[in-house]
Amino acid sequence: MTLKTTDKWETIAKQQLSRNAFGYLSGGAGSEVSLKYNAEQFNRYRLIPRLLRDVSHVDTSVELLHSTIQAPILLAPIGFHTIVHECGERASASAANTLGLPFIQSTVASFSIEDISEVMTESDHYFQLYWPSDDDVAYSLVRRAEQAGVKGLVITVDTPVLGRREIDLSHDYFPMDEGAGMANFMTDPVFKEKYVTSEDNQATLKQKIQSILFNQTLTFEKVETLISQTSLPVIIKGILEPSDAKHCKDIGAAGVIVSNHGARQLDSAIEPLEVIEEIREKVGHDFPLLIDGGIRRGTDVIKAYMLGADSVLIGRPYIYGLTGGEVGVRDVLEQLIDDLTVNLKLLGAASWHELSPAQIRRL
Ligand SMILES: Cc1cc2nc3c(=O)[nH]c(=O)nc-3n(C[C@H](O)[C@H](O)[C@H](O)COP(=O)(O)O)c2cc1C
Ligand SMILES: O=C(O)C(=O)c1ccccc1
Repeated sequence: MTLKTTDKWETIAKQQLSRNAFGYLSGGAGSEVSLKYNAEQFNRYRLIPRLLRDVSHVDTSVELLHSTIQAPILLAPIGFHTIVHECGERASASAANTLGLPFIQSTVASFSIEDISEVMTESDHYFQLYWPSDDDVAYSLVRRAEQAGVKGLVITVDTPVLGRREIDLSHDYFPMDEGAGMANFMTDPVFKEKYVTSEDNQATLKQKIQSILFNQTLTFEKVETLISQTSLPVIIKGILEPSDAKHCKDIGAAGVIVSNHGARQLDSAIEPLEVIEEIREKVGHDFPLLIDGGIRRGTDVIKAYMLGADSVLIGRPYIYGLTGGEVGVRDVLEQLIDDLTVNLKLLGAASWHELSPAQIRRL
């Protein structure tokens, strides 16, 4: 049986991974109503082609924070890649690097910031920060990201606590139980100094990381202070409300990612595509706005762009591809870029600025 690429890798992942690992990757929070509608939100819109234009050469590239990226697609931060493939983030980052797309490394990656920066020789490497409840550790991670030469920080702010994913609760599963996702802590001089003793074993180390991983006291003021103290541009991830987005801009953020965390945090959180136009209106035209959640095809990228996003992030599609290692991730990305290219041609646009707002309609 031949399957469409997006479904193909999900099917392979479901067959090959443990029930626990696949449940963790695919699951959403609570009722999973947002998970369902993240995928469906794009179907509310239709596209209108404009024809008889020369589309023999399509340029899919865009500028993001003064870098040219080959398509407006970033690999979203996803923790714990080694539960999918032993090469983990190294494989995913390498696929992104080859195709000229940015890779956003999670705080809970299974390889360190320094390891992944070695892989990202051609494309941009971003570091996603879960600001730990210990500021010393937070700032240590930021300093390491600066020294490793990352392009920017992505601070995820929709996770004061982990959402209730009932599938993981029913499996009593947390990926760190498999030893995944600890690398950035185990290589951190401040974490080691403050938390690690010679009596520690895997279980106590995991507990110590988990005890500081999330931070329920994070505020705009604290993020503003960090922005003033780092040389890196800071993108804020997890915003769904226009005034929050404007507040991020006002404190000096370099951009915002409109996201409901792939429907894994607030149960019943609104679909990002529903709010992107309002947010764009609130922050104005020149402020970098990214979006994620449910992006599966080229036309999803196009619709997000036409409604006001500068670029998109993809999460589950590439992590399912990682079941096949670097080759699998590359397959997912190549198919998505091809789908995007073909559909831009069919819309009559040889580049992004040739798309007209009149070419999208909400039904
Ligand atoms: C398995 C998994 C792990 C994730 N881990 C993180 C993470 O460590 N940090 C973060 O900011 N977002 C994390 N996310 C959210 C993604 O960055 C992204 O917002 C989401 O996956 C986009 O939706 P999509 O999967 O429908 O493309 C995770 C998502 C998944 C599916
Ligand atoms: O699974 C997630 O969505 C996620 O972001 C996360 C991060 C750290 C620990 C557990 C889950």
